[in-house]
Amino acid sequence: MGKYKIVGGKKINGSIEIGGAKNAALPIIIATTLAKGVSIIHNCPYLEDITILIKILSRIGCKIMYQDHTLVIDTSSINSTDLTFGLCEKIRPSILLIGALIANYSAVNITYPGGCEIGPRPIDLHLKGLRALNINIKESHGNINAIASKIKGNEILLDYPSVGATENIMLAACLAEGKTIIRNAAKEPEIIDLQNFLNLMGADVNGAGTNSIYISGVDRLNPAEYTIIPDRIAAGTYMIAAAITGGEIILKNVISEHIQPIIAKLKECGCSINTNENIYLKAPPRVKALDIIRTLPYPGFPTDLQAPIMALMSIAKGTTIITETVFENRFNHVEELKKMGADIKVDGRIAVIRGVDCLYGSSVAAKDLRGGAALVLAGLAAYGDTIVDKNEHIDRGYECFDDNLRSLGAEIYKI
Ligand SMILES: CC(=O)N[C@H]1[C@@H](OP(=O)(O)OP(=O)(O)OC[C@H]2O[C@@H](n3ccc(=O)[nH]c3=O)[C@H](O)[C@@H]2O)O[C@H](CO)[C@@H](O)[C@@H]1O
Ligand SMILES: C=C(OP(=O)(O)O)C(=O)O
Repeated sequence: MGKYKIVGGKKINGSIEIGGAKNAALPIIIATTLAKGVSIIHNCPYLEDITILIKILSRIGCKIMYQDHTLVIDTSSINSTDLTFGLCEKIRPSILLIGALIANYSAVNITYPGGCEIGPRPIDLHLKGLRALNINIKESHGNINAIASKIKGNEILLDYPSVGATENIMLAACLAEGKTIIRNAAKEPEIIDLQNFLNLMGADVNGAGTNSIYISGVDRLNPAEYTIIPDRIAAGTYMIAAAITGGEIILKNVISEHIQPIIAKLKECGCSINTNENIYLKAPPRVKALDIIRTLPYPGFPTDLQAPIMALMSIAKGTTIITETVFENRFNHVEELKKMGADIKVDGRIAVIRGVDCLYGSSVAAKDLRGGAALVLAGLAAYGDTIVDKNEHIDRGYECFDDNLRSLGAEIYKI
């Protein structure tokens, strides 16, 4: 637990290499448990959520080495699928362990998942999908008990393109009898990364990145070696850091297609952006307001960048309306931004941001991961010093956030 202190007013200027995506790495590490043996995962970011997942997997018997962003995991000695020891509630993707373990071990006992507090975050779509695959699931006393003697493929229509539910069904269906089709599937790049890894293991999965995913069950999967995609949300956050300080940035190791929604919005508010092998962004001294931003499933504007773009819009010229359509309660950062001088009104899922001439350094607290990052970004642009308390939220999703920002010219310290 700690705080970030930011001395505002320094322009972001320089280049940065983007690391592996948290939201791709976590499901892929979990997917290694579908096979017995040693899998090797490169470009794994050093993040608190990964550390917790390593502890969970170690508790059920996996042997794991994690060095130089490469995770070597031996799943051949898994000796338990009782996951009720009090760690699964700390991270969101722990719930995917049902889909990953059920085929080989027939029973999984697990607590509800955790993750950012950004609304109720039910798991009904996960459970409905898994039940459709002939998995018997009972919920009692805060635990979920899944039992299956034979997983059977099925056609599943998701009521909403949930990222986690799509991943859970993909994992469970790989070793099912017969074919599974997931309709209205999530299309996020992390889903494609999971498909690519599963297919390297010997699975037969097609269609990820579109709204229908087709999985033909196979008898067994093998360990595999894989490199995680770059983190599109971290990339977007650093671009906004440059935009909010009127700076310039070069992003290396990014897949520009994955960040088109943020590139489009940053261009719209006045930044010049070139996308070649790297991405180059130059910001104007003050950006223009964006009129309307609606968060949407991919390829819409990502909800994970809603808080960071709100920090930017809080000092833009003009008024922006942001509608958060994905999560029910993802405006925890608003009251903190207001302490820094932002003019924001919220009505339900809509926030109206009237750009002010400047923000002022204040003492604020991160309530969740991206909201916390947004406060750091606001602090970079503010007059005076900002203290962002509860930096552990931020460190769940940004590797070496302070070191990276300092290397780009910011004055930020962990205290
Ligand atoms: C670890 C990880 O990858 N986290 C990401 C993942 O979270 P996560 O997988 O939890 O997000 P989902 O896509 O599942 O959630 C989207 C919406 O669907 C609702 N829902 C979801 C499942 C369900 O069973 N029932 C239900 O109602 C949620 O409450 C939310 O309102 O995708 C989100 C949406 O892009 C991102 O913000 C998170 O960073
Ligand atoms: C909401 C996020 O993560 P999680 O789903 O792990 O809480 C996020 O990465 O912004």
